Amino acid sequence: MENSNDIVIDVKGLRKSFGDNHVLEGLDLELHKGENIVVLGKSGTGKSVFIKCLVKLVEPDEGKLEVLSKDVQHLTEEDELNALRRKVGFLFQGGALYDSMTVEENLKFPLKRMPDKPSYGEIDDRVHEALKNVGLEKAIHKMPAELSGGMKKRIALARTLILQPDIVLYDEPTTGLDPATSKEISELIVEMQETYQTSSIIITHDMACARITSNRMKVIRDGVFKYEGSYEELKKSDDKWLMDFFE
Ligand SMILES: Nc1ncnc2c1ncn2[C@@H]1O[C@H](COP(=O)(O)OP(=O)(O)OP(=O)(O)O)[C@@H](O)[C@H]1O
Repeated sequence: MENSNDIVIDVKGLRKSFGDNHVLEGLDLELHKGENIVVLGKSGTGKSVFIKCLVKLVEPDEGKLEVLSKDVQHLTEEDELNALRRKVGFLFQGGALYDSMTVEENLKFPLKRMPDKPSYGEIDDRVHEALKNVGLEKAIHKMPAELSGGMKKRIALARTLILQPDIVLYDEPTTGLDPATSKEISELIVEMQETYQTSSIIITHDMACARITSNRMKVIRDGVFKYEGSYEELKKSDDKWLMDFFE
């Protein structure tokens, strides 16, 4: 995994302030192909801002930002940016589905918007395959309101993966779920990483999710990644500030 040709996200010295609020003060991160990195940090420390910079939903002030070998900050053409965004799936907090659409329509929606729109037959096949992968084939005709929180997350995950992204960015994928369902979703994230061969950055406060999903963890403190290591390595730390997360 430690091969520089395998780097799918390369961030160096990333800075972002909002007025006097200096949120990111020099973040460095290398994500390798097939790797899952969990980003941990207290509330309001810039985790969401960081992953939004990766797809230019937030404009960084400074730093190197390469995603799939593209220099994100200098992608000026709308087409190029859209092409990159199709390769980088984003599962937002809440993973909102369109309430007025069935599960099937929710899954077809991103496929129909692709520039090389697949044929109707292919769209149907991909929807069925995605639902099978998340274990919810029977929910195809249901409305989001008829689904439990865990089922909604599964469908939102299927909708992200249906475009076969190279990278998936997860913002709090288990928020609002009970511990058993959180564990299920965390395990599904790992399974999907294997099935779809994705690389991921996962923001979470849920330490069970971090333990299950991470190959490596990075912890934001004072605008930089201050700690890095596997879940087990960080858990052994005797740094009081870090220990709080594991209690
Ligand atoms: N568009 C914006 N304009 C101004 N300030 C912003 C904007 N987006 C984020 N911020 C500020 O940046 C800081 C970091 O926010 P961010 O949402 O990244 O935190 P976070 O670490 O993801 O927090 P949480 O764990 O609570 O979701 C906060 O102080 C927030 O108020």
